[in-house]
Amino acid sequence: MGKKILLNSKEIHIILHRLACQLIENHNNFENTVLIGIQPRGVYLAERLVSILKEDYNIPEVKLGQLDITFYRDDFRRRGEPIEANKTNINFIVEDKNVVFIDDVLFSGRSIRAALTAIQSFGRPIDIELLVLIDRRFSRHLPIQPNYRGRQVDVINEERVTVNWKEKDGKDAVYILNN
Ligand SMILES: O=P(O)(O)OC[C@H]1O[C@H](OP(=O)(O)OP(=O)(O)O)[C@H](O)[C@@H]1O
Ligand SMILES: O=c1cc[nH]c(=O)[nH]1
Repeated sequence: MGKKILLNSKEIHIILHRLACQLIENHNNFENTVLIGIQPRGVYLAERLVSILKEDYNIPEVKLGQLDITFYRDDFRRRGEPIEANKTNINFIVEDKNVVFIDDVLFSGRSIRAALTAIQSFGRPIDIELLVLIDRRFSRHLPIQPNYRGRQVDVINEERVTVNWKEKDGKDAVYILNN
């Protein structure tokens, strides 16, 4: 398997700070905003952003939830492997809130479509935005686009972009994997 590095930890650090600033530009003190990390790997990105907002920009109270989309996917019955669900943890209402979905990679858009369905159980937000670290260009199956993107990349269909986080994988890095 071929493995190429797309972003190293320094580049990720810079991008995360830029994304945090873009969120502040639109959401000020986050009084009416909630961030929702999409399980499993969007959660790491969401937690990183919250900690940057808190430690570097003095915004202590950012509401953060975690949304599992497993049973809302339109293809979950077709996947060969056993289904393993993650935890949804949203202990606030999203009614009349500005919601920001956060995920590591945007590819077909099907995960975000599932998230749009899943969040309906928690109320009716004013609006929903999408923040992703990696936006795979020309790969969408659905009319879904990010409001905030870390890096846009062109990779061929046979390749896969993988985001590694230091808390889980030992170091921050984004790779392109080729079978
Ligand atoms: O836009 P999409 O095509 O939905 O792909 C994006 C999703 O893929 C990855 O998750 P995961 O590996 O769990 O999903 P996958 O098996 O669909 O790649 C990634 O963390 C995103 O959530
Ligand atoms: O390249 C891709 C496509 C979907 N999901 C990922 O995590 N990476």
